[in-house]
Amino acid sequence: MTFEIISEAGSFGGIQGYYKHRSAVLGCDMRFSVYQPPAAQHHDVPILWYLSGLTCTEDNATVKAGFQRMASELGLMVVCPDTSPRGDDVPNDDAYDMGQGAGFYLDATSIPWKKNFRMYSYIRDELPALVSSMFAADETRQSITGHSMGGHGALTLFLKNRNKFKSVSAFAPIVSPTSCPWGQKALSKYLGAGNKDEWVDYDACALLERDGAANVNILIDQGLADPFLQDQLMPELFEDVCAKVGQDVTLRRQEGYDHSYFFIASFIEDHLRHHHKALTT
Ligand SMILES: N[C@@H](CCC(=O)N[C@@H](CSC=O)C(=O)NCC(=O)O)C(=O)O
Repeated sequence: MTFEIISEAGSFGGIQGYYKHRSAVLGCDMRFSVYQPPAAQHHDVPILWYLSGLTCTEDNATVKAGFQRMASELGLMVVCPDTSPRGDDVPNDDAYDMGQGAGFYLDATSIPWKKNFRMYSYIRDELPALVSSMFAADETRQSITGHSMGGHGALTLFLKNRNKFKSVSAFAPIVSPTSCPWGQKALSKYLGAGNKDEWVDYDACALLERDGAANVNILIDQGLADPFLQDQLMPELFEDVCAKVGQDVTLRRQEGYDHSYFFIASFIEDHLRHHHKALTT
């Protein structure tokens, strides 16, 4: 496995780096960022995956979430992947919520998307293998978080890979893509409008209902001033399914916070502590 260093900079005693590699799964060059805490100079450290939302790249959370200070203190490696395959040879769409920048963390089955749009397999298999081979990362201790579309990615990847990830959290996640306009558009194009049986495989509420509760506490923060709250995010749907199946969830409704990285930066410390606890006990 080969990769290229784009840049590396000291941060809170560790290293904040940007990297590039050729993805066999996605069929294009991909960029990602990795924060290596100081502890990684001495031993393998646990990994926290951060999945970003619509329109984002690996850069948004890296520069705006403010996770480096606490990741340094707790000894967590934080990896931020891009949100979709990219490039001139990769299909795209003029809309911000489809195509490049909007991979929805699924494996597409429809033409023209299915050749490249395989973010589920990329995040679950290819990128972890690369990161473990490149850095002092403990592959046996991984957790996952994300924002909005990335919160959907974190919840669904966790629920389908309960032995791979020790914990999950999310900021303003899309909890039920089958029930909201962003998700319905993406699922109908990536998986096919007539293939609704496949849609449930990428819907956190449906997965929880189908597979039952996971043996962890799920932490979710949701801003009450979020413009997407009522039409796209609908955390009450997740809360209802959690109650139905007995899933332990901490859903915090935060007064005065919107959908931006100001919201994420305000609560990122709590999420890092949530994952650190699960990764070290
Ligand atoms: N129309 C807007 C919508 C894009 C947006 O709000 N993106 C969010 C994620 S939304 C759900 O996945 C985001 O994280 N934006 C990047 C940022 O740095 O804030 C638009 O096109 O901007």
